[in-house]
Amino acid sequence: MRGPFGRSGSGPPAFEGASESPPDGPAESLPDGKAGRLSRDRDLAGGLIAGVWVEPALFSAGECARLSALIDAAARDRPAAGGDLAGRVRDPRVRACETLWLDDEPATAWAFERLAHLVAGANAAAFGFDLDAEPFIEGALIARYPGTMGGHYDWHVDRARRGPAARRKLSVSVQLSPADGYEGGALTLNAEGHEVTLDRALGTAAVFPSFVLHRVAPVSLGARVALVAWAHGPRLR
Ligand SMILES: O=C(O)CCC(=O)C(=O)O
Ligand SMILES: [Fe+2]
Repeated sequence: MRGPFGRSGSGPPAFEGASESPPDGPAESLPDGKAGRLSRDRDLAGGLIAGVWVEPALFSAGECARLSALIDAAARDRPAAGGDLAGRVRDPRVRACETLWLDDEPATAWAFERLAHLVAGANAAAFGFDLDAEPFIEGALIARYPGTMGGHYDWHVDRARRGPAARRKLSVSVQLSPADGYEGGALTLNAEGHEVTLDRALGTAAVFPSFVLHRVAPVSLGARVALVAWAHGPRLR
């Protein structure tokens, strides 16, 4: 056990085939629209810890590497950091990181399907929110927090008063960096009046209501990469 978010016991892998590489093309769809790679009768392996659903090994090491390579490639191809690659966010006192927006398209559908499976399961088991049928209309965000820019994201909530973020109900964050690939960079959440820090293990995901306060501590060495997405729904129910 490594603190409150540590894994207890060694249960079965979170998902069928989680250690395999994702297919290169679009994931096969089942008639009900769920991902072909996910077994429909398989429960999630995670659980609720201090108001946060913690899912171990949502993605395999290979899948995490494949996702974090996307932001490395974007930085290489577009060093000027415009458009999708925001480079630095406006107020570096609040947030300093590189970002890459992902659309749900054939090349990334496998990741969105995994996120959807997680959100649906965690919501059914723990939150009971009304969610839209189409969960990730904003796409997903890869955030990279390099120690060289003091990468961090200060205390905040993900819901906004206006725009698409006003309909955010559940937030998801997945650890895409190996735990020993950076120093600092802890994702800390306060859902129930005290702070808890997410397990750093590669592929671990947190699902939490988008009104929950959370922050990413400054990275002092290396870089931390996370995949972030939001499931939407009608307000306050
Ligand atoms: O990096 C993370 O794990 C969380 C990022 C975050 O809180 C956000 O983008 O809203
Ligand atoms: Fe956030």
